[in-house]
Amino acid sequence: MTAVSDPAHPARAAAGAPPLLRVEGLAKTYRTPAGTHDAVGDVTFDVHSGEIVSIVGPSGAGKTTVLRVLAGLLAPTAGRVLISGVPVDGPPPGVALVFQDYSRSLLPWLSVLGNVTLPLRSARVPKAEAAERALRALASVGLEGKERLRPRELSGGMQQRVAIARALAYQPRLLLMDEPFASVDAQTRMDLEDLVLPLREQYGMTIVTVTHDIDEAVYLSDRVVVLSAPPSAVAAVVEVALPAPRSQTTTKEDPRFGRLRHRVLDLVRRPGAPANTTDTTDTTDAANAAETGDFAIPASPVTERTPQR
Ligand SMILES: Nc1ncnc2c1ncn2[C@@H]1O[C@H](COP(=O)(O)OP(=O)(O)OP(=O)(O)O)[C@@H](O)[C@H]1O
Repeated sequence: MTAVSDPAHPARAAAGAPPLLRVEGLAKTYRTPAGTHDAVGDVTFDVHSGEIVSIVGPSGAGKTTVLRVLAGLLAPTAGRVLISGVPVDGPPPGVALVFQDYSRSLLPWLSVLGNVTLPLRSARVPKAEAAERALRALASVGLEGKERLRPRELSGGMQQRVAIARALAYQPRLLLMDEPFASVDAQTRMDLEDLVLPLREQYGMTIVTVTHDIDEAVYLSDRVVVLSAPPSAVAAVVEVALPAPRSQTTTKEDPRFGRLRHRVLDLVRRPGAPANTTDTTDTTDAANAAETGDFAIPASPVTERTPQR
């Protein structure tokens, strides 16, 4: 498998810049005929422009709920989401979403090209421009020549590429993905991971993705936000200072990858919810923390840029 372009962490170059995305004290209680359920308790984190951030956590921790609030599809019970300083109170401009279930998100009666251009046409993008943007997006996900096919004529991985192309054609500044590669086989999953890394640079995007796959979270991300059990809070934000370019072979054989994976897995499996504070201590280079493997499980949410002693 070839190495993938993954330029130096862009957010570091812009240190001190306000975050693109700010999630502040987010809470969500679902009310059903059976009663109420506190899914998300108090979630706070930032995402800087150009970052890839994964959200992981135990099943039911509210990962999808948080993503739906970010996308403006769901109102929080408390807290708020800001994108470029503007509160989200409905689907925000410049934000695209890719779901796990490509078979339900693509329209079977439309061609590949029709699926990719549809949202653009709905947004009144002129026909020629919509076609040009769609063709470019399809080319960037390796689907040149497939424009006239129907989704059912494509493999699962190719259908998910169409869904990704549809999001790219929208030219989002923020791409949200909910378990985007969960419905494909392991090899295709790796291919799709490697597809996404250079796209963030090519399209100048910031990416927030929800995944159950800890390897995938570490492999793709600049930082991993770990949610605790419900009602969830941020248990830790783990910095992933692995070298670029990332590669399915060399990155995953790197001992630092193994230690980060171990660390995130421990956090996800840790029982109980932590206190609702965030320590943003930033005293040591994250690469050193990963290199030494000298991590301690924090008693409270921690941005892990330094070994905890
Ligand atoms: N529309 C809804 N109405 C009522 N409860 C809901 C609704 N959506 C989600 N929930 C509940 O909220 C909790 C969090 O759900 P959510 O899907 O956000 O978690 P998750 O971390 O993404 O889960 P998983 O890892 O299993 O995919 C779950 O207990 C779920 O049953």
